Amino acid sequence: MRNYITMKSRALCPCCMEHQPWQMIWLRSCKANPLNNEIRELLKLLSKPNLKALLSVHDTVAQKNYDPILPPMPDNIDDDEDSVKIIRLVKNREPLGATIKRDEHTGAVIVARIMRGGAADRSGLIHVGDELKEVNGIPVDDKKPEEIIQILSQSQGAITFKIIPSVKEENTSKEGKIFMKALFDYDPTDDKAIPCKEAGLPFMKGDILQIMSQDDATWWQAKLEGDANPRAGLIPSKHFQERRLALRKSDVPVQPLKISNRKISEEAVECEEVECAGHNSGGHIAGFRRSFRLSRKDRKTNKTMYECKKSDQYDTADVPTYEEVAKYKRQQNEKYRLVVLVGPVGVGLNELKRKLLISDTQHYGVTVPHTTRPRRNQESDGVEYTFISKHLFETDVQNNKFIEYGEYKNNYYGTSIDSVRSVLAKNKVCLLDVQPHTVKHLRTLEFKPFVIFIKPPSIERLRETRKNAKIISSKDERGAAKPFQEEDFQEMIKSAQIMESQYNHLFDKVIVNDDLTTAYNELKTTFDKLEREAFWVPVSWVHS
Ligand SMILES: Nc1ncnc2c1ncn2[C@@H]1O[C@H](COP(=O)(O)OP(=O)(O)OP(=O)(O)O)[C@@H](O)[C@H]1O
Repeated sequence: MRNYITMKSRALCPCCMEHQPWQMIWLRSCKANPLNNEIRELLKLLSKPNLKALLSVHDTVAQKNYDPILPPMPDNIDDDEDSVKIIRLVKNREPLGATIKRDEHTGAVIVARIMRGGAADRSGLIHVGDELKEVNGIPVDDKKPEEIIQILSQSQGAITFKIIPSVKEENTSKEGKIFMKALFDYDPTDDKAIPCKEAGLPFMKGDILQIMSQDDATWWQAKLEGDANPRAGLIPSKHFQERRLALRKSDVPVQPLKISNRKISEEAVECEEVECAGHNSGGHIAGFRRSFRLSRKDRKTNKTMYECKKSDQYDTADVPTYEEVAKYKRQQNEKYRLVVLVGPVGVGLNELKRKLLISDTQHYGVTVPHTTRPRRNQESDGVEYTFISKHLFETDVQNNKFIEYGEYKNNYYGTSIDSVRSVLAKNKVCLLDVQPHTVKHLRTLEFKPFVIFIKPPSIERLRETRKNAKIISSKDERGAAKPFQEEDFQEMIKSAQIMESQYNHLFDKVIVNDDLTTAYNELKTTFDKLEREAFWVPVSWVHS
């Protein structure tokens, strides 16, 4: 009985094994052996009329042939035309999901592309490279692709194709297993290079794309992750998109890549688809510091930021196209992911960090910065700052030990990579605020940073909410923080816009700091999720 059920579930189609004789054999074998309770129970169940009826229906269904009835083979087929295939597809409202083109050399009409998961693909009967000979009995050799599309659009119900199958084997081993995060917005209707706009897949920056086929070097096939529609759409390949983005600046028109295993590039038959388818309140927290973020005021006060050595690990910020990603969930025994906060000067990064820290000092931590300025009486080494000599600081800079560093009143200040490690080693969530261009250097397997962009609200809301607030990085003559001015708000908004346009592909989360409590709660919720749920991260952080 078990074998029978297993066999049936594997086959997934009714197979004729008439229940009557089978039941007889089984009953006979049961009688030969002593009956235990289970067998008795089963016998009782099998003799129930409803089960008998079910088995009888099964046998009736299994005896029928549900394959489509094909028209008889034409008599006048040449002997050398032995590889011809007649295919019948039933057309519903769904597009067939295939494109055709004319082969430049032979003049034959061939299937250029099969969209993964589309009707043609699911049928398993049509393949890339198949030569189309007839549609509904009408020869297509002398027809233009537009005329063929016309024939198809006028057909209702079943459509019969006569094709000569291609011999090419398709590589399907990695299909659907690759996921890419889109680092740009894409609208196929705006893309002059796409072979068929209707077959294109629009997407937004940040969307996760499931790559269904990379057979074509220029046009991949993809689906939006989690989308129930099985049919894939065309998207520019990473290489092609990088080339045209890189060349766009120089205004050189980019041709789609030539594909070596194809006789003709598809632009020759463009669009020939078969069917188109408040800081001041709290006490001092050890290690809490002013950030090194630059502003107008920094220039006034001689504060200078230096960019640390470029990392060669990751550079998609320069030509953002796609990044291969995989799902990652932190395991109990693993270190916490580094939390990187980014935002314009005065937006409230320190305030939010401070609130998080005082909410749970055991769980959250911040780095202790390095400085070359002399230690003051009330300060302790390793608490407010790690005090080091100018010579040692410069050596550490040379050795790439700083994430960021800057100069203020002839002294260096910097955040070392080791200071981040030391917070993480204490099994704490490390909160780090950096300039956005530094983020790419932190995107390593070791830190697996989760980047949160703190965004200012509208200027009207800034005026309202920051009426009594002071901008810490703007000091008066006596060194006290000054109230926000209109120009501070304007600069905050402008700087946020620049950050967002240049770096938003690196942001995992955007939080608008309008009402402080709301922003703080959103931050807390994000942290809770980070500890509980799986997130998309660069594939190299998962399969190292
Ligand atoms: N949502 C908010 N509503 C009202 N005031 C706020 C809000 N967020 C921050 N503030 C106040 O704005 C001021 C600047 O905040 P904070 O120092 O945290 O900004 P920052 O981004 O760290 O700036 P900087 O780069 O200058 O250090 C502080 O007085 C803070 O209390």
